[in-house]
Amino acid sequence: HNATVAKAEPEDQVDLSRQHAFYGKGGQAGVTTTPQRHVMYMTFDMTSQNPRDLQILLARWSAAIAQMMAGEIIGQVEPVRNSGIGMDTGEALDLGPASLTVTVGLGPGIFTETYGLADKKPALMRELVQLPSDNLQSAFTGGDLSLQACADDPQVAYHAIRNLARIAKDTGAAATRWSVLGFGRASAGKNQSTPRNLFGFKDGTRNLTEPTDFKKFVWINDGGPAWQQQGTYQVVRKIKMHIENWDTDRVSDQNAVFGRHKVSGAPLSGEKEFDTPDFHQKDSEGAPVIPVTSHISLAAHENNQGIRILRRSYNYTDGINKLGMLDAGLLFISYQKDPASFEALQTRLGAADALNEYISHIGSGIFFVPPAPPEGDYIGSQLFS
Ligand SMILES: C=CC1=C(C)c2cc3[nH]c(cc4nc(cc5[nH]c(cc1n2)c(C)c5CCC(=O)O)C(CCC(=O)O)=C4C)c(C)c3C=C
Ligand SMILES: [Fe+2]
Repeated sequence: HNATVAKAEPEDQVDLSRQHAFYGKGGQAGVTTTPQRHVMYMTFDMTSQNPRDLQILLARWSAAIAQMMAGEIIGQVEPVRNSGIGMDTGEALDLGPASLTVTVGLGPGIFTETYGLADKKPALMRELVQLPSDNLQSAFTGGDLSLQACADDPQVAYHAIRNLARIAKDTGAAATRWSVLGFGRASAGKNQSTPRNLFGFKDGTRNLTEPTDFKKFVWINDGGPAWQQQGTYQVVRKIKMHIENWDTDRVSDQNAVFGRHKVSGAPLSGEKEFDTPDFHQKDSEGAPVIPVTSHISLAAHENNQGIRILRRSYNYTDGINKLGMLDAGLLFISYQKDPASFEALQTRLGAADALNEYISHIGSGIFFVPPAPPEGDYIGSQLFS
C-alpha cells in the first residue's frame, strides 16, 4: 500500500528549500497555501492597554515572519559582544525555509475602545455563539491574537512561534494563552493526496481547493473597508478524540459514523474516494446508504444550503491523561468569509453527528485574518491610520 507515496505529486513531496512569500496583494499565506505537514498554533492575550504597543507588536511580528519565511534568522544567534544575548534563538539554523507560513489573526478583544479600534471592527467579527455539545475549557479557549505557523519541519514551525512569543513578551504587548503542536496535516490541498486523521479515515476529500471556491467562500470581497478585503475569518477548535473507545468499535460502524469507507475513503454510496456522495441512495430496506446522522451527511453543502468552508486541520497529541489514556485529537482550523458558516455546520453536527460519541470540543477561538501587507508594510497597519 505504498502506491500513493511512490506516485506522489510534487505538492506531496517535502522540499525543505521551498519558501512562500509573506508580502503580497491578496490574503495572508497559510490559508489557501497547500497544507504543510506540521503546525504550531498559539494564541495570546494582550497585556498592554496601549494601542502603540499593539501597533509595535504587529510591526515587529510582520518583519520577523517575513525573515523566517525566507529561511533567514531574525537577528544574531551569537552576538559579537561577549556578554550579549542572542536575538534569534538559533534552533532553525540550517533547516531551510521548509515552506514556513505564519498567519496572524486578530481576536474580538482587539476591536474595542481599549485600543481605539471599536469602529474598525470587521462587520462579522464577534464571539462564536455557544454550540451544541460544546465542552470548552478556558485553558484552550479564546485569545486576542493568534499565530498559526505551518511548515514541513516541526522545528521550523516551533522556532517561529517561540521567537514571536519572545517578541510579544519583549514589547510588553502580549502574553501566551494556549497552544497546540499538530502533525500529519488532516486536510488536503490541490494535487495533494488525502491524509488521515487519528481515527484512520481520509480527511479532506471534499475540501475546497479551487481559486473560484476560495473567492466564493473564503476571501472577503464585500466592498467594505479596503483593509478588510482579501481578509478572512479563522475558526479554531481543539477537538479531543476518544481514541480507545473508537478503537474498540467495529469498522462497519466506524464507516457508518463518517458515511465513508475507512480504507478507500469512498462514500458508502460509491466505490472511489472522489465519487460524489449520493445522499438519496437507499438500501434494500429503504434506509439511506449514507446514514442521515453520519458526519458527511450532516456537513455536506448539498444538505446545508450550499454552505462550504475551507478546512486546514492537524492531528495533535498531548501525551496521555491521568488515567493513562491517549490524550489526542484534531486541531480543527477553518477559514470562511462569514463565521456564521462554521456555526451553521457545527449547530447541526453538535446536535446529531454520530461522531459526537467519540469526540469532544474542548477549545475554541475566532480571529479576523487581515490581508497580507504589501512589501515594507505590516499586518493590520491600516487599523492605526
Ligand atoms: C463544523 C465543521 C466541522 C467540524 C467541527 C468537523 C470535525 C471533524 N471532522 C472529522 C473528520 C472528517 N470530516 C469529513 C468531512 C467534512 N467535515 C466537515 C466539517 C467539520 N468537521 C465538512 C464540511 C466536511 C465535508 C463534507 C462533505 O462535503 O462531504 C470527513 C470526510 C472526508 C472529507 O471530505 O474531508 C472526515 C473523515 C473529524 C475526525 C472531526 C473532529 C474531530
Ligand atoms: Fe469533518
